[in-house]
Amino acid sequence: MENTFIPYEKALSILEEHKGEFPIESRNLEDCIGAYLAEDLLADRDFPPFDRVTMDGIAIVYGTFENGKRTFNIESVAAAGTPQLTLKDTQNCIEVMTGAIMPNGVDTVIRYEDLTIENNQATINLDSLNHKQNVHFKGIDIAQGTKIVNQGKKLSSAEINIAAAVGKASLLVKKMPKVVIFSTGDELVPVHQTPKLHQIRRSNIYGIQATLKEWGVLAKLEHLADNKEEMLATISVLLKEYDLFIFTGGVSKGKFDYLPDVLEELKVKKHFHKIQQRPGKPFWFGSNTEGKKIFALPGNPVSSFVCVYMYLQFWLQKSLGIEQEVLHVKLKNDVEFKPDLVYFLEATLESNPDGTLSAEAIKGNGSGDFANLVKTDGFLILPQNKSQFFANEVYPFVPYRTKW
Ligand SMILES: Nc1nc2c(c(=O)[nH]1)N[C@H]1C(S)=C(S)[C@@H](COP(=O)(O)OP(=O)(O)OC[C@H]3O[C@@H](n4cnc5c(N)ncnc54)[C@H](O)[C@@H]3O)O[C@H]1N2
Ligand code: MOO
Ligand SMILES: [Mg+2]
Repeated sequence: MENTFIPYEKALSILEEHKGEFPIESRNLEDCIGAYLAEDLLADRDFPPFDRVTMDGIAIVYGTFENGKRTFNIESVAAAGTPQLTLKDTQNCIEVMTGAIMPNGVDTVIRYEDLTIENNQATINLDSLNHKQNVHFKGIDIAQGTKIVNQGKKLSSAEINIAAAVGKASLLVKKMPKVVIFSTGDELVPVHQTPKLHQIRRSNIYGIQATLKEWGVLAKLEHLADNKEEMLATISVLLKEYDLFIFTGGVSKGKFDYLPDVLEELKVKKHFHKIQQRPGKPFWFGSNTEGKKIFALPGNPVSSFVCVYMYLQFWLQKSLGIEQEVLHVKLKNDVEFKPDLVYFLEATLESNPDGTLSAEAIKGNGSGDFANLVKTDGFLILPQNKSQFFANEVYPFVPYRTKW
């Protein structure tokens, strides 16, 4: 299929058509933060599992206080982590500690701050009490057997907490693909090296690797010179080892932009090459019959960065069965963009006192100006069918940093 120069929405639908299938693995709970849950989490017992004392103090029968009793003999002490006690005489009290199981026969807890304790007697210094106060009742939060977390959820510390509480020392999670990120180009030198005048450091791949790490995907870095034979040899070996391939550079019209040809020679089927967008127009995407997916991103640093957030992120979300939640923000400044392309424009994200979010577009010096990314927080998606964008209009925004 020759679907050259396709619109943004078409690129997304092709990516969705070729979404990945991620297997399931078991992982120690300590290593699950950020992973995608592949099982439902059920309450193995009531939450809380027993009537739990929530204040250190004494527990009494409320009716005795209502009948005018203020001073109680202390019968026993209920500590957290000890089996349930029973009040023997309804005119007495039991000292109770936070986290202890409420003793049998009592119903109301009064904290130490509201008591005077002398000679093994507690006197309540209050005129009124609430019946059953300071008790967290069995099952009030969640009943045994309830589904607490649905599979598919990205695990935050809240879910890790719950998993631990229901006795899961390990969890079934989605195994993320094995990824390799290639820089391509004879001008690129390793980060530790001092470049000659005509050289630059291979920075793109570090940014992409870091982004993937934030998304729970580990990636290895490789470099390819602008040499067709070498590219063919290296990629054909690594095609056996990795699931997802990300290339930066070598996909445009230059004499040494061999990558599209190399990939097709290696039987990777092209699904699209070039999108009606700026930046990132020459983005190439394909896959082979073994299900290996190839994202060949344009080399310009802002272009590859944009494609990672606009397309690779989308593809990962679809592969994980997650619906993308799109942030909408108010444009802060007027923008003009005449080409008939979707425009991914760098912008800062700000919160307003009225509870809305705004984005100030900060146009850099083109897709080579990756220093501009340090000044901004994400990309506005300015649609293709317009050329004037006015302050206070609302547009989608894709953040690349967590601001707050
Ligand atoms: N005749 C045309 N020329 C170009 C077109 C076009 O349509 N017709 N498109 C331009 C656009 S848009 C882009 S984007 C670039 C994409 O080019 P390539 O994907 O072939 O990338 P390269 O040529 O290899 O490199 C472009 C640029 O980016 C720098 N680069 C590459 N990799 C890295 C890296 N890992 N770290 C930092 N910088 C990197 C590279 O040195 C180049 O300066 O093509 C335009 N040309
Ligand atoms: O897509 Mo290129 O990224 O416009 O420079
Ligand atoms: Mg090129």
